[in-house]
Amino acid sequence: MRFLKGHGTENDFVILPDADATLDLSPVDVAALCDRRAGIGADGVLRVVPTKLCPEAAGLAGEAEWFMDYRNADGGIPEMCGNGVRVFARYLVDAGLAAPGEFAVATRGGVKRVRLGATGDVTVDMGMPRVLGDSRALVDGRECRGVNVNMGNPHLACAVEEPVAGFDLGREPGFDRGVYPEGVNVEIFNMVGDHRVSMRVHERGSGETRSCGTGAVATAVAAAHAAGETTGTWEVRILGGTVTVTLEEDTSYLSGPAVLVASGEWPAVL
Ligand SMILES: N[C@@H](CCC[C@H](N)C(=O)O)C(=O)O
Repeated sequence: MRFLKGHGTENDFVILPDADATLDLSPVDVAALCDRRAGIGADGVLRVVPTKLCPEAAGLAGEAEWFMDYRNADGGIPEMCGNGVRVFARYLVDAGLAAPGEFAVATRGGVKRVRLGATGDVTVDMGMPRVLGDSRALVDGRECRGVNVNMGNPHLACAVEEPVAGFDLGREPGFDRGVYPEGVNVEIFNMVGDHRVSMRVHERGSGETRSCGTGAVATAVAAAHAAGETTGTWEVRILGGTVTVTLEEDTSYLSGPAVLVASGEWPAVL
């Protein structure tokens, strides 16, 4: 089975082209592909399938030719992946399946419009973040208060006083299961300048990752909220680089690098 490997600010993905919609991707297969010692290694899998051949997305076929079937490293099926959409778009253009410029990608979180050139950064319209109040997490034994932001998938973005570099995110943070029955992605961030934050994240289903696109937007929303703002542009520094988030009255944008780095054959037939 042919695969590619790509990443967006080091949030890395195994890409599986599936033009005939024949791959039967089980959670065990996904976990094996994402295993960093026994497999290819990644934070998640992006299956690239024509929207019209995918029953769960067929209704979106008129708007978007391709459906991003995203899976977390543990095989779970989340609603959205912001960096995944950017890498998915880069793959479509590099493979000649879409022309550079602007086009739509279908996701479980709805249709997302992307903008990219033949090379360089990829921007995705992430839609309107939904702010659902406050909640708390226990991160590395420290209680953190944050903003509950839904980006299609659930986030808790917590401003912390101590430098984010000093936290151990190796274990899943504790959180309120009444607020997040399906689990949550937890971000911690420091303000490090004017409209500039430093963020780390523990992702549901993938553990600590070096970047998270939906998490970067959620963090910008929480930082803006703390500053009494609702619009503006935020630089979000993560372990894997920097992304830019623009908050507008009725939507949000995520921009940053997205690259393909390898391709090969996975011996198993799925
Ligand atoms: N890394 C992603 C988010 C992937 C999904 C997340 N782990 C979840 O379970 O909701 C991003 O770039 O947004």
